[in-house]
Amino acid sequence: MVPTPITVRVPAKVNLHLSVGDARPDGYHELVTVFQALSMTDEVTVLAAEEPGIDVQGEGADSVPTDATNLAWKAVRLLAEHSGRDPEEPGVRVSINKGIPVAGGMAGGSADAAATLLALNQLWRLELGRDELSEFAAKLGSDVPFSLQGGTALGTGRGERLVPVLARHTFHWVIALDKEGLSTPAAYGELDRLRAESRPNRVGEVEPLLEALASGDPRQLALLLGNDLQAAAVSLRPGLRRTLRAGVQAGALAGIVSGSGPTCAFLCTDADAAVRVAAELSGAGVCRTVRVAHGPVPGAKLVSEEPAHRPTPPQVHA
Ligand SMILES: C[C@](O)(CO)[C@H](O)COP(=O)(O)OP(=O)(O)OC[C@H]1O[C@@H](n2ccc(N)nc2=O)[C@H](O)[C@@H]1O
Ligand SMILES: Nc1ncnc2c1ncn2[C@@H]1O[C@H](COP(=O)(O)OP(=O)(O)OP(=O)(O)O)[C@@H](O)[C@H]1O
Repeated sequence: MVPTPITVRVPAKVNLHLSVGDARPDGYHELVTVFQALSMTDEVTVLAAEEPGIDVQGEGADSVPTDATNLAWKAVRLLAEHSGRDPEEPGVRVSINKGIPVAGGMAGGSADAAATLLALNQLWRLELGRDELSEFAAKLGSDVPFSLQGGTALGTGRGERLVPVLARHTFHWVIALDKEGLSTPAAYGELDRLRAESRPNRVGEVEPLLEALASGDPRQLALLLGNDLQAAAVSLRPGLRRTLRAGVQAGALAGIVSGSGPTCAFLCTDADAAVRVAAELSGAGVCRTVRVAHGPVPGAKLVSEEPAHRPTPPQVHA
């Protein structure tokens, strides 16, 4: 009997705090970061197929590779090798439906890799536990373990060592997507360059932000959002300064570049405020599209495990 296709839904992330240490000998930077999973998602379906391959639909699909460089395909090969299958002929197709901006600093590719690991674990009945899946995830990229785990988490090392964080509230965000993506290595490289020539401000300790998360007060959290890569993203894409200003002028509590950018995330007081900020920001003409999102949400999840009815989040297009 042919196994039924398996679909996994997987969230985007924003870094509420991203403290970047110096470059390590292996080229990575030591991080202290707080991730939050947001209600912007990709859906990944794996099915047994004679002709292996990958196809991508949805927003920004044209700029996503459909060859072996796709991070989801790297996940297929990794689990094929692990389970004694031929990584060149794994006998699966992967279909990705993108809702997470491509190259936006929201871990879109990482999300697809995490979703593929979870889906193949089910399709191939590998019975890998969450910890084992997380080890495979870390081999694929620094953000992949968090895409599996979701929620709110403190990340250290390259960002792959995770501890869940108590977040006593749903936070409401407005997400401003830029016209073009930014490369993650380029953002880290630009930060190294800026640090070699001057002393850009560094975000402080993470503890106050963890306390704000536990309190659940968005106003307190807004004061503590910080991202060391923001200076690098703004240096590579100076227009982001305008976007960040426009979000706060539109009524957000605070704005931040998400991860390596160029997406900007604005924290709002509540869901209604987020819709108002989104409408105003979309009229300001500073970004391609504006979306409303909330977090934390769960990590990668089999769609069959989810409740049947999910309300559609409001969307505002610039
Ligand atoms: C910017 C963040 O999204 C914040 O969560 C991540 O640090 C990036 O995570 P990612 O896209 O999964 O990154 P990886 O695929 O592991 O690494 C891509 C490249 O980013 C840089 N990189 C990434 C993580 C890290 N701690 N230090 C780095 O310098 C390296 O140049 C690396 O070659
Ligand atoms: N499944 C995928 N989805 C999106 N991009 C992918 C995927 N696989 C490979 N890529 C490539 O990776 C590049 C970065 O895309 P991605 O959306 O993961 O960036 P990002 O969100 O900035 O990543 P991160 O926040 O983890 O640093 C893209 O330009 C694309 O060429």
